[in-house]
Amino acid sequence: MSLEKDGEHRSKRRKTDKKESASLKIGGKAISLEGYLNAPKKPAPSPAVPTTAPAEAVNGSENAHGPEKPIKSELKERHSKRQENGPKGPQFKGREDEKLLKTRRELPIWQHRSDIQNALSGPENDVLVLVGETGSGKSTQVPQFLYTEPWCQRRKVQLPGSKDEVQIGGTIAITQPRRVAATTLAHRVSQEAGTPLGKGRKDGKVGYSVRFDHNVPIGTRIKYLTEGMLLQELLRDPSLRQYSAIVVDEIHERSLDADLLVGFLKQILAGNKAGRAGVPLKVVVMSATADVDAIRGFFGDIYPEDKRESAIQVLRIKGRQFPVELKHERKPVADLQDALLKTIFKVHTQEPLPGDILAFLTGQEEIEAAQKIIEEYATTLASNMPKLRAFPLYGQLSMDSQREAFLPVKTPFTRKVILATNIAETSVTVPGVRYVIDCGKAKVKQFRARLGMESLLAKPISKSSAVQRTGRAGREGPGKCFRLYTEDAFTNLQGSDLPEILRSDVLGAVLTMKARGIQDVLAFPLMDAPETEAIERALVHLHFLGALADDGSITSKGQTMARLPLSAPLGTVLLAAARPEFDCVLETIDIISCITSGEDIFLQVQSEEAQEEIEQARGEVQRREGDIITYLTTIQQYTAENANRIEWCKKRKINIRNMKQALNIRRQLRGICLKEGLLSEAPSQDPQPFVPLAPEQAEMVIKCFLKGFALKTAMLAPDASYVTVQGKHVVAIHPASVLHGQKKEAIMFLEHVYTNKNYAKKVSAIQAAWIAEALENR
Ligand SMILES: Nc1ncnc2c1ncn2[C@@H]1O[C@H](COP(=O)(O)OP(=O)(O)OP(=O)(O)O)[C@@H](O)[C@H]1O
Repeated sequence: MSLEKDGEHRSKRRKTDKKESASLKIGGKAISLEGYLNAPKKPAPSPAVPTTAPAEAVNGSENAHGPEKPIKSELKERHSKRQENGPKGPQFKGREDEKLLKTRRELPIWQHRSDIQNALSGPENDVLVLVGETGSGKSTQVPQFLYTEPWCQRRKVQLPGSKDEVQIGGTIAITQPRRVAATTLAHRVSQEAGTPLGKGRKDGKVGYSVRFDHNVPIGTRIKYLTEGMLLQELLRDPSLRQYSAIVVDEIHERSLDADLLVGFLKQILAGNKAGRAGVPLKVVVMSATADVDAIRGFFGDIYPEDKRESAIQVLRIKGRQFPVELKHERKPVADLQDALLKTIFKVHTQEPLPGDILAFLTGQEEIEAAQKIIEEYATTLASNMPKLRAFPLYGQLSMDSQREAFLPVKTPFTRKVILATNIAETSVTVPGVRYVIDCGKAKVKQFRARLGMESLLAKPISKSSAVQRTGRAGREGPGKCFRLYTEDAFTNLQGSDLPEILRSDVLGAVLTMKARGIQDVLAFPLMDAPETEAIERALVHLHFLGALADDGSITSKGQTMARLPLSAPLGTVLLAAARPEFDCVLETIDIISCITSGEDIFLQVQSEEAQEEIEQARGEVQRREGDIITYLTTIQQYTAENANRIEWCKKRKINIRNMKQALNIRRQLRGICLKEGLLSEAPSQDPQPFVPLAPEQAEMVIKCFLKGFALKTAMLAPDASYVTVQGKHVVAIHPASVLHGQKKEAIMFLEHVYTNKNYAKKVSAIQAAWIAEALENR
């Protein structure tokens, strides 16, 4: 088979790395790629409506607002609304509103309000690339400038051939690479817009939607979401009908989801907008450190040359609100962690209050170690010195714990130090922060497609990241940024990071494309295309999981998997669990809830003594079958516990926040399974009595997980090491696993990561025969 023939629009670059024939050997099976790469193209779905359908603004609809009112009259209106609500609070609230409006007006972007509005006002203006310094006000202000524009009002249009009227537009989506940015921005902007989120209110102008957490009040005009959530919405609504504009924020991060998203947006812009009854969709792409030429080039080829300039507008906004003084090291530092702690203590003893510290470290381990030392140091401070409190902030932390880092400390005369990974690098404002300390490194995930393994190693950050980190200071007042590297080292940093799509597993990305009707995934418009081999492997893997048919088209199972907020292998497991031979949907949901709730629910202890003590306390939840049955037992015992769940967790050193989050996820997954027909009836309410899982049931649950993870297995070799079935690599069972140090005939693992060693995590004991069984009866 010649791969050259695949796709009519294949780029020249891709053509150069084609092979003459392709078949891959996985788990002893050779799978031909013939079907995948020459997938017969389905005829394009016929347009639902003609492109010329009239699209009028609906007068008096709840979302049709007139042009923005002058500030004074807006304030007056808010005051009088509050007066109606009773005597308590309005005065104070009024002052708060005034303060917020004053802050908004002082932002550099405020002066460019009409430039931004004008750049998108014409029918031919499709795309705005907005580059503005960190803290200039892009994420918070741009959607507020735009939602009152005439083109941004909701319209009612009648679809031809149907009596139904559909609503198009009215809302602006603004995407963020991370949940913490989406939720904190939504809270801030909802306050600025005068309709603060929470406090039981049902209506409001601003909302957010992130995985397993949504708050979208009635009448929402501005919706902050993660890129992944908007991709999910694209599955249900390929034309993004509820939106008038999509703002892709922090494009410089080039996350995999953002790259997919701009690809889909490009397709919508290039298409005939039939699904939107001809109503245009505007796209704004923003960052402080964006590569304007690359973005312009990416969208540019869908317009004739003479229209390109008006179709794609570029605005650069100079200036930041407050200055940030930069301080570099004179010489390279020998011990980063040590230098970081010394700088924290120096800032604390030398810089005045108020002024919190945001320190960037490489990962969870480093953060936990630093937190301990800071807590010890804090106890030694003289009584006339301000107190010091440390808060961690990393991706695996539960949402509640993440939020804590953003709240003011309750104790007076206290400085807060937030110990963060690069999740706090872009978009976020941590209130109170004046000082940033940047260690200059970050742990980067890199997927080795050939090894089927992810590595997670600390590497120097890019210039773009360094600029973003610096930009976390100077947001509420003048700030300082201490870089723990020399000025020369900064000059030598790479300009930007490698886009995620070029360094990660594209399995989920390929499933998203297929589910969205992209037959020829190699021809999908991407700013940077991954290697053909990485896509081929993803196609083979998806075929193996049953998400793709032999001809490469998506199966109904694949469609369901794409709708689930889970990775493709976990989605496969959940679908298998509903089959009569397994019949373990509730157990599977329980396990998935535990493993997706954030960091490990079992807290790690350092000393051997504490380890022994804990093992005794945890004895009743630990199972010899391995980690997933241990998770299941833990959540089942936790929900059966009716007296004091906090105490129950404390005794076993189990992370109570993550357990709460696990129950939240469990509730949502149960709801999704009911909707998808994977559960026939709603499960009984908690608490349910705890009944230990019989060994044969445990075996069934593990076999069910093998349906998604048969390729993540390893056999015990004669030299007592474990060798993976796919790729034949030696792996060690991670020390956090209940099976650490044990010899089993074979193991299945849900994660495979290279840090200082090649580790299998979330491990279960299996029999070799089960692997063959799972591979054969798919
Ligand atoms: N949660 C918050 N609490 C207090 N002030 C905030 C908050 N969020 C934003 N601000 C204020 O609004 C300013 C503008 O923030 P915004 O996120 O809009 O800037 P930005 O240009 O998008 O920055 P970046 O490129 O760093 O994301 C901040 O500098 C800060 O003064």
